[in-house]
Amino acid sequence: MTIQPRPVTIPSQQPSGMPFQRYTAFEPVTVPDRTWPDAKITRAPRWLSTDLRDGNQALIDPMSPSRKMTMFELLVKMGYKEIEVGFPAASQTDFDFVRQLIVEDRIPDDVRISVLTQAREDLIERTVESLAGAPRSTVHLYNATAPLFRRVVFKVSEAECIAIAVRGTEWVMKYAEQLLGDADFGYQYSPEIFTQTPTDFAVEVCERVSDVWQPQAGREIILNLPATVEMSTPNTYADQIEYFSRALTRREHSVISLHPHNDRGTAVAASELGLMAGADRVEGCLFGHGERTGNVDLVTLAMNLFSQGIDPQVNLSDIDEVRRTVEYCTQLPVHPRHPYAGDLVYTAFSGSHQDAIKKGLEDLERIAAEQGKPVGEIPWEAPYLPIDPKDVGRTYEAVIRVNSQSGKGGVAYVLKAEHSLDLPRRAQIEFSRVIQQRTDAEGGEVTPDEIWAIFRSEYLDREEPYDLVSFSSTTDVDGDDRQEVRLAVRGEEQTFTGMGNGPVAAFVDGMRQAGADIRVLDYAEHALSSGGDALAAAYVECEIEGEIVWGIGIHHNIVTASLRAVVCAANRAQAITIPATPAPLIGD
Ligand SMILES: CC(=O)SCCNC(=O)CCNC(=O)[C@H](O)C(C)(C)COP(=O)(O)OP(=O)(O)OC[C@H]1O[C@@H](n2cnc3c(N)ncnc32)[C@H](O)[C@@H]1OP(=O)(O)O
Ligand SMILES: CC(C)C(=O)C(=O)O
Repeated sequence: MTIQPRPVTIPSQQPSGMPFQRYTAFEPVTVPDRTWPDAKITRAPRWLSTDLRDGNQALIDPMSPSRKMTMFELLVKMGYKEIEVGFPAASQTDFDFVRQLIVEDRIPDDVRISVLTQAREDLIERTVESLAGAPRSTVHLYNATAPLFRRVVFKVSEAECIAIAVRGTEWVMKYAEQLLGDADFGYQYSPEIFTQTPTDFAVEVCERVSDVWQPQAGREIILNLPATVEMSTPNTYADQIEYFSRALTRREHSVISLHPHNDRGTAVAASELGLMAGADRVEGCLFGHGERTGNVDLVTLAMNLFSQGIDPQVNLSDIDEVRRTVEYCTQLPVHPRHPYAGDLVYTAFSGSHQDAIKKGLEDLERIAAEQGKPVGEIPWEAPYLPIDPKDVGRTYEAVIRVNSQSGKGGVAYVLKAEHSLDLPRRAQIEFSRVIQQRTDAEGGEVTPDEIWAIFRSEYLDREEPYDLVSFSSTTDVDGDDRQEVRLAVRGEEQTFTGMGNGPVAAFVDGMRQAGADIRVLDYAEHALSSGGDALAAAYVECEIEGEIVWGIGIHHNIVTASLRAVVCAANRAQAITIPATPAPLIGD
C-alpha cells in the first residue's frame, strides 16, 4: 500500500505587541581563546551561604533572632564553613544577632562568619565593632562599579568610584586593627553589579583594593564578582570570569568568588560555567532565596555535583528536614517542583514514565541481588530518576502516584510496593481499567489506600453469588485430585465434588458439571511474605460465558488462595454477564 504524503500546515507566529524595542541586548565579552568550554568540574567549590544576609534582606518579614539562630544551626549542621550572618550596621537586630553568636560561643571552630557593609566609615566602624571577640571573621565590603550606578546612584567618575573602594578597604583595616586585635580576620570585596561593569574596570578596582589589603601567602583576599542582576546568558558570565581571572595579578592569593542572582532563571548554569571558567567559590542561598528571583540555589548546585559522582561537601541526606527548616525560617514555601527537594520531583503520574520507573527499579533489585548487595550500594541508573530518592531521605512510596494519566505500570507498582502483590501482566491491564473508570468518573488522584480499597472490593471481598466455605481434597495414586467443596450460593450452602489433575482443575470440573462453564486460561501464584504464617496470592485468568476475567485469591494456604481466585473470577463474571439465578450445582 502506498501512503500519499499529506500537506502539513505550519502555524505562523504573530508579533506579540509587547514593547520589546525598549530593551537592549547585552554586550558579550570577547574572549576568543576562552578555555572554560572544555573544563570539567571535578570537585566542590568553597561555599558561602548568604541566607542570613542576602536571603534575609529580601524577606517580606525578615527572620526573628530565634529563626536566624535556627537557620545558622541548620547551615552549620549541613556543613557550611563560610556563613554570611548579616549586615550588622543595618539594624540593632542584625548587630545583636552577630553579638549573640560570638558571646554565646555558637560558632564552631571550623566555621568562619562574615558580615556585609557599605563603604561608609560610620557603617564600617559599627560593622567591625559587631565582630569583637569573634574567633574567625570576614568583613565584606561592596560598592557599585557599573556605569549606570556610577551615573545615577553615586554620581561619581571611575576614579572616584575606585577611591570609594580603596577608602572603604582602608577603614575596614583601620577598625579591624583597633577593635579586633590579633583575631583571625579576613577581607572580601565585591564590585557590585560586576556583570554590568566593563571587565577591565572591575579588574582595575579589584587591583587597587588588593594594593591596600596586600594579599599574600596566608592572607588571601576574596574578590566576589556578583551578577547582582542577571542580565545575560551564562556563557557571558563565564567569559567575564575567565577574562577577570586571567587579567588579575596576585591570582594565587586571590579567591575568585561567584555571587549569581537568578533574574533570567539561569543562576545555576551561570555558577557552573563560572566554576569551569576558574572561580573558586560560590555564594548563594538554600532553595534560591534572596533578592527578587533569588540568589543561586545552593541546594541545586550541591545536588548537581552529587548526581555527577562528586562529593558536594554539604550534607543533604535529609533534604525534607532542610526544606522544612528553611520554610520555617523564611516563611516562604519551596515549590513542589523545586529541583531535588520539591514534593513532586521524584513522582511520576504518567503511564509511560511509571512503566519505565517500575522496570528500572526491578532491574536495580535484580542487579543488587546478583551482586549480593542492597540497592543503596550499587551504582544508580533508573529511567526518569536522576538520583535515588533514598539518597536524600525520600522513600519510593511517592515515586509513583496514580491519576487519569497513569497506566497499568503505575497501578501495578503501587500494589507491589504497598502490598507485595505481583499481578500478571494481563491482570494489571484489567485492574488498571477498573482504576481508569474511577479516575475518568471523578478525576483527581487515586491514593494507594483508595487503590487498595478498590482492589479489595473488586477481587477480594466479593462473596456473591459464590462464597467458598470449606473444601477437602484427596489425590489418588494416578495423581488425580478429588475435591469435596462446600460453597455458599447466594447464602445457601451446597456441596459438590470434582475431579482433575490438580486442585484448581478439580474445582473447575465440579463447577462445570454444575453448569458454570469456566475455562482456566492462565494461572500464577507467589508468596506475599515469608515465615510460618506466610500469605500467598493466586491469580487465575478464566473464560466464563465468553468473557475473559481474572480472579485473585489470598490465603495462608495456596490451594485455598487458588480456589478463592476461581470463585472470585466466577463472581466477577456473574457481575458482568451471568444472570441472577445461578446454574444448579451438584448437591442442589
Ligand atoms: C546588592 C546588595 O544586596 S547590597 C546589600 C544591600 N543590603 C542592604 O542595603 C540592607 C541593609 N541596609 C540598610 O539597612 C541601610 O541601607 C543602611 C542602614 C545600611 C544605610 O541606611 P541609610 O544611611 O539610610 O542609607 P540608604 O539605605 O538610603 O543608602 C543610600 C546611600 O548610601 C550610599 N551607598 C549605597 N551603597 C553604598 C556603598 N556600597 N558604599 C558607599 N555608599 C553607598 C548611596 O549612594 C546613598 O547615599 P546618599 O544618601 O548620599 O545618596
Ligand atoms: C553585596 C553584593 C555581593 C550583593 O549582594 C550583590 O551584588 O548581589
